[in-house]
Amino acid sequence: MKSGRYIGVMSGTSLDGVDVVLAAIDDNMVAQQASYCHPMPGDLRQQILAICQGQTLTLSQLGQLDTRLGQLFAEAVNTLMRREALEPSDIVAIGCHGQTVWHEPQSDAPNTLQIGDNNQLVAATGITVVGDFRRRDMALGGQGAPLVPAFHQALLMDAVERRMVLNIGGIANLSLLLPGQPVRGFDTGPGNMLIDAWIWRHQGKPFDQDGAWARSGKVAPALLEQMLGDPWFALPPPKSTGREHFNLGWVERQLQTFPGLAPQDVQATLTELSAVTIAQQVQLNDGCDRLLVCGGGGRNPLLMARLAALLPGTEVAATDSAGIRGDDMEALAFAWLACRTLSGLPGNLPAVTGARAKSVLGAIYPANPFY
Ligand SMILES: Nc1ncnc2c1ncn2[C@@H]1O[C@H](COP(=O)(O)OP(=O)(O)OP(=O)(O)O)[C@@H](O)[C@H]1O
Ligand SMILES: CC(=O)N[C@H]1[C@@H]2OC[C@@H](O2)[C@@H](O)[C@@H]1O[C@H](C)C(=O)O
Repeated sequence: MKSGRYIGVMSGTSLDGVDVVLAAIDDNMVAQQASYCHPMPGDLRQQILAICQGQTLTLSQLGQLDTRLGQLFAEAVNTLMRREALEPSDIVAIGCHGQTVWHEPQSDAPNTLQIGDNNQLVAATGITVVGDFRRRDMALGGQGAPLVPAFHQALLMDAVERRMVLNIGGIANLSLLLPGQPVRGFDTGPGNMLIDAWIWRHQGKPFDQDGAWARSGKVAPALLEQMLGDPWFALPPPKSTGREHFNLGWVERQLQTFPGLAPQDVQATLTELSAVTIAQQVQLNDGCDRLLVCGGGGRNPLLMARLAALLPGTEVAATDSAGIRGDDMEALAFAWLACRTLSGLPGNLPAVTGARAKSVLGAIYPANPFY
């Protein structure tokens, strides 16, 4: 491995902020040294939300959004650099995931698009950037996602204990770290995305703090049953999804046959949907001893309580208990993936994404030696 200090940058599907993490990486360890979450300006968030759900935009608008996001990622990195009194020469590279604005792995011409111009990031930081991690895997017939299972394997695999790692972000994804078996992983469906969208629509709040609004309602069993009937849930892995499929329009279509349902009951049902679809996948894969949870959904006590109740006998714990701060997990994974790329090592797991081969991932934007 090309060891040294790396920065990982992740702007996820929840659009709540840009996570930046500093880590020391070598063959044997990934040590988190600092992290920072840079706010996502409201107008950018709204624009991204709109295009993720299919709103058309001109090439000029797309180009401007690409530039603005690249600049935002640079501000986020430079804030961390200042706080930690770092020089560009202290950092080997930045691994930047970019902002997913479209993800269509099942189509005649499968595609996935992460934007935020990496040239902006190199120019403003003076540090080499590795980006565009997903499309090589897709070009090899894979889903291009999820990519974190390889990182989970490197850090959290145990020789004896059956572990699964669950990220509850906008979309939830599960990594199966089962002794003696190849690592597998896939998206389970909505994590916080629909919960966030529904409370935004009704109360103008970005998320349901501590699941309080959902708690004030009752799960509607018939609605839950109908939602669980979405054919995406029954697809076998490899599978991944995003806002193109699970969005407010999806919820509204589900509600057409349930007019008059109280909004808090819908919220309770959406929370239950996330818990049930995750738990079903854990059970379908013969369960685990420990379910290690990361991502913002881990801070929703209702969601966590429902998961624990649906998975009796499984210890449900935060990844923090295994030494990795859950909020940093994804940014850390992209710092590690940048290190893999610069070391000429593969970053994808074909057993996870369905790609026909392992591959070095991403594109390298070298730092400019002339300034
Ligand atoms: N106290 C809390 N109560 C309820 N929900 C919370 C709380 N704190 C965070 N969340 C949820 O976590 C979300 C942010 O999660 P996270 O940062 O993991 O998403 P992400 O990284 O954008 O997603 P993805 O993994 O899909 O890319 C918020 O939008 C919210 O739904
Ligand atoms: C296309 C895309 O951006 N997918 C994200 C999203 O957020 C969670 C889930 O859906 C996962 O598939 C993926 O992110 C993580 C970091 C991954 O690739 O493992």
